[in-house]
Amino acid sequence: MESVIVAIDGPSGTGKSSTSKAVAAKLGLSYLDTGAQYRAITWWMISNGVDVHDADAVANAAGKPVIVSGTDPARPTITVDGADAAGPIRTEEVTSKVSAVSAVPEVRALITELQRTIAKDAEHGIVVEGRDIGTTVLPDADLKIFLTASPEARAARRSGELKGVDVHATKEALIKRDAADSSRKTSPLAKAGDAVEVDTTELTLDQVIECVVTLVDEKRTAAK
Ligand SMILES: Nc1ncnc2c1ncn2[C@@H]1O[C@H](COP(=O)(O)OP(=O)(O)O)[C@@H](O)[C@H]1O
Ligand SMILES: Nc1ccn([C@H]2C[C@H](O)[C@@H](COP(=O)(O)OP(=O)(O)O)O2)c(=O)n1
Repeated sequence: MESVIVAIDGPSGTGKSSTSKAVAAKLGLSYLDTGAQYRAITWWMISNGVDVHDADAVANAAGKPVIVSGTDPARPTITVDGADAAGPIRTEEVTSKVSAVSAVPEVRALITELQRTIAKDAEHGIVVEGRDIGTTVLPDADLKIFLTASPEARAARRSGELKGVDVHATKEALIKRDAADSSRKTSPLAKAGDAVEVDTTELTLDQVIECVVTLVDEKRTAAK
């Protein structure tokens, strides 16, 4: 297998970003954080006064921002209309509004197209992480992983990142966002039938990375 495409999906705080970046770096692959793209379009909507709960308004504006993702796992970047968006897309406001924007079918169609182009252009292959990569964006991926973890573990990891934030409030917000992402009509968060499920609750990050690297190696050996 010359180049390899790995899809990593799962709810928030299961370790998708950390695992995907490390696996891509170890194997010399590109890396794409699709959540960052949905956050970027959400940030643009907020900055341009579009009501994120007005699906028609969001759909009409969806084609306006130019979103560019840098796919080096050692230094992933994201810009919107040329401006660095890495900081502003992580605010509480964007986090609370991203599920509404990413549920709009026109938004998903545009971002999905962008993701497929990036994956196709990745010379040595790519690790793409998100919610619908194995089911919708790249259904022919060489390897599909679905990460899970208990809500308690996920909330503890997230509140560890956002210093001083209450674990209980973080857990409630995570559960609410997962429910919205899993119940939307257009390509909801879901495990693909042929994905390998890895429960990371009791695993260290290094163990999860090792597990995914081993699965990629097995696929490559089988394809020889
Ligand atoms: N297996 C793990 N054990 C402990 N902490 C982890 C594990 N995987 C990820 N983390 C930590 O949890 C936080 C959220 O991980 P992240 O990769 O951003 O998750 P996701 O992309 O699924 O939301 C990060 O601070 C990361 O270092
Ligand atoms: N492939 C994807 C990736 C993310 N999304 C949406 C749904 C998620 O709540 C948001 C943000 O995703 P992101 O991976 O940044 O979220 P967390 O790192 O888990 O906080 O984007 C999506 O609809 N489809």
